[in-house]
Amino acid sequence: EEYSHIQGTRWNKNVLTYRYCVIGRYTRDLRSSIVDSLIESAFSVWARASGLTFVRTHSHNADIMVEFVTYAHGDFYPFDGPRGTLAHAFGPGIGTGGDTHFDDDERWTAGGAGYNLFVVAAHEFGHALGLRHSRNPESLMYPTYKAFHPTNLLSREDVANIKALY
Ligand SMILES: CNC(=O)[C@@H](NC(=O)[C@H](CC(C)C)CN(O)C=O)C(C)(C)C
Ligand SMILES: [Ca+2]
Ligand SMILES: [Zn+2]
Ligand SMILES: [Zn+2]
Repeated sequence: EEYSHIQGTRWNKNVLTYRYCVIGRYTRDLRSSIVDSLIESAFSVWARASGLTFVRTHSHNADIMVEFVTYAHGDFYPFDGPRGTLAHAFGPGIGTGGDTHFDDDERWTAGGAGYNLFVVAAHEFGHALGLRHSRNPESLMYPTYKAFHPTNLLSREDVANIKALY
């Protein structure tokens, strides 16, 4: 399974809205203001490379709904408890398109022990924008979590792929 439940291939607009925590709540691992800044940073990685704009909204029909959930949570891809699958995202499209779910049975961190929320969110938002996995271990879209990345999270391949799409 690609963990990027592809719907459309790309968004046909360049301002995308996102909203947090409609189903689940914030993770208890981090203060909500830290979660906000990590998610913002993950969006800004793609905004810089693509020219897309991401706007947080509280309206009901945000393009990208961001949730921290566990096990079965209303889609066909239940999470699996600690470790294993960390998160998943739906490709561009209406409804669940773009929606991004984090397994809240993981320990989410801003840099300490556990899984780095900024890095995982950036990977997931790549899917939410229409990117598939890469076989290049240098790529952010590599299917296995890596704790350490060079300062610029996106590989040349990631930048080329998002520019080809938008
Ligand atoms: C530590 N566990 C892993 O490395 C697992 N990989 C993931 O959970 C992917 C997310 C990482 C790359 C942030 C799932 N994915 O592709 C979502 O879009 C397994 C490789 C075990 C599946
Ligand atoms: Ca898990
Ligand atoms: Zn889900
Ligand atoms: Zn993935």
